[in-house]
Amino acid sequence: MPAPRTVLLTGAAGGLGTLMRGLLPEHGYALRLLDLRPIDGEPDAVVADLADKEAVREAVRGVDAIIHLAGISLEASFDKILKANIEGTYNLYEAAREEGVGRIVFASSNHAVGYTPRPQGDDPLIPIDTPRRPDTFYGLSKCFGEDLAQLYWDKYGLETVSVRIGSCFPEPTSVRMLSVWMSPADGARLFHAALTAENVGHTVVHGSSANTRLWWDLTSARALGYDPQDDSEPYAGKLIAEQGELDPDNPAHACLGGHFVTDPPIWPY
Ligand SMILES: NC(=O)C1=CN([C@@H]2O[C@H](COP(=O)(O)OP(=O)(O)OC[C@H]3O[C@@H](n4cnc5c(N)ncnc54)[C@H](O)[C@@H]3O)[C@@H](O)[C@H]2O)C=CC1
Ligand SMILES: O=C(O)[C@H]1OC(=O)[C@H](O)[C@@H](O)[C@@H]1O
Repeated sequence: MPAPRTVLLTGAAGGLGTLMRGLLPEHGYALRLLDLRPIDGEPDAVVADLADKEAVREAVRGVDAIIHLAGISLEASFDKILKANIEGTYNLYEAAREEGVGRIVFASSNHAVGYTPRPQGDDPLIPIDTPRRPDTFYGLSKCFGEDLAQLYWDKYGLETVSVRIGSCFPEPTSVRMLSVWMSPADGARLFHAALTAENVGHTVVHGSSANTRLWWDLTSARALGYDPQDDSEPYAGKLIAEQGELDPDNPAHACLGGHFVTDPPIWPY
C-alpha cells in the first residue's frame, strides 16, 4: 500500500479529534474532517451523521485512509450506542469498501476489555490477546467494531488497526490514568504508525505512552513502528497526593476499565 496522504478524520470536533487536527498535519497528512457538529474555523469540514449513508459515502470518496473517532465515547443507553457506534461504524466500513479505501484506524477502547483485572505487584502486563470483557454497552460496541474490522479484512481485504486507547488527554487526571495515559503526541505517533506500517491485515494494539506504571503490553503497537516518547510519571506525585493510591478492594480501582465497571450511563445527550 502506498503511504496515505489524504485521511478522513471522523469525530473531528471531539476532544481527541481536536488534538489530532493539531498534530497529524506535522506527520504529513492532509485531513478531511467529519463530525455531527460544525467545527469552528473549519468551513470545509463535512457536517454529517454517520447514519446518513450517502453523506458518509461522499465523505470517504477519494481518501487514502480513515481515522475513525466518531461516536459516543462514554456509556449510554443501548439504543444510542446501537445507532452511533454499531450502525454508524458499519455505515463507515460499507462506504470504505464501496469506495475502495485501503485502511482504517479504528478508535477502540480499553473498555472492550474493561473487566480485566489490572496487574498488581509482579503480575504480568495485560497481553493484547486477553479475552474480551467489555465493561459497558459502550465497550461492547468497541468489541463489535473490532470484529467488523476483522470481517472486512478477511472478506474484502480492507485493512484496520484497532487501537484500544487508554486515556488520551493533554494530561492524566487520575491515578488510574497514570497507567493507561497516552499523551496526544504519542497518540499522533501511534496513528501515524498505524497508517503507514505494511501489511497490517487486522491488527489490535494497546494505545498508551511508555508509562512507568503501565498495565498492558505495547509489543503489537511497537511492531507497527510506534516508538512512544512520553511517560505519565512526572504527574504521579501530585495525583497520588490528591487522590491516594488505588484501593484493590474498590471495584472501580481493581479493573482496567476503572469507574466504567461501576458507573451508570453517563452520556449527557
Ligand atoms: N479520549 C480517549 O481517551 C479515548 C477515546 N476513545 C475513542 O476515541 C474516539 C474519540 O474520543 P473523544 O474525542 O474523547 O470523544 P468525543 O465525545 O469528544 O468526540 C466524539 C465525536 O464524535 C462525534 N459523533 C458522535 N456521534 C456521531 C455520529 N453519529 N456521526 C458523526 N459524528 C458523531 C461527536 O459529535 C464528537 O465530536 C471515540 O470513538 C472514543 O470512543 C477510546 C478510548 C479512550
Ligand atoms: O478509560 C478512559 O479513561 C477513557 O476511555 C474511553 O474509552 C473514553 O472514551 C474516554 O472518555 C475515557 O476517559
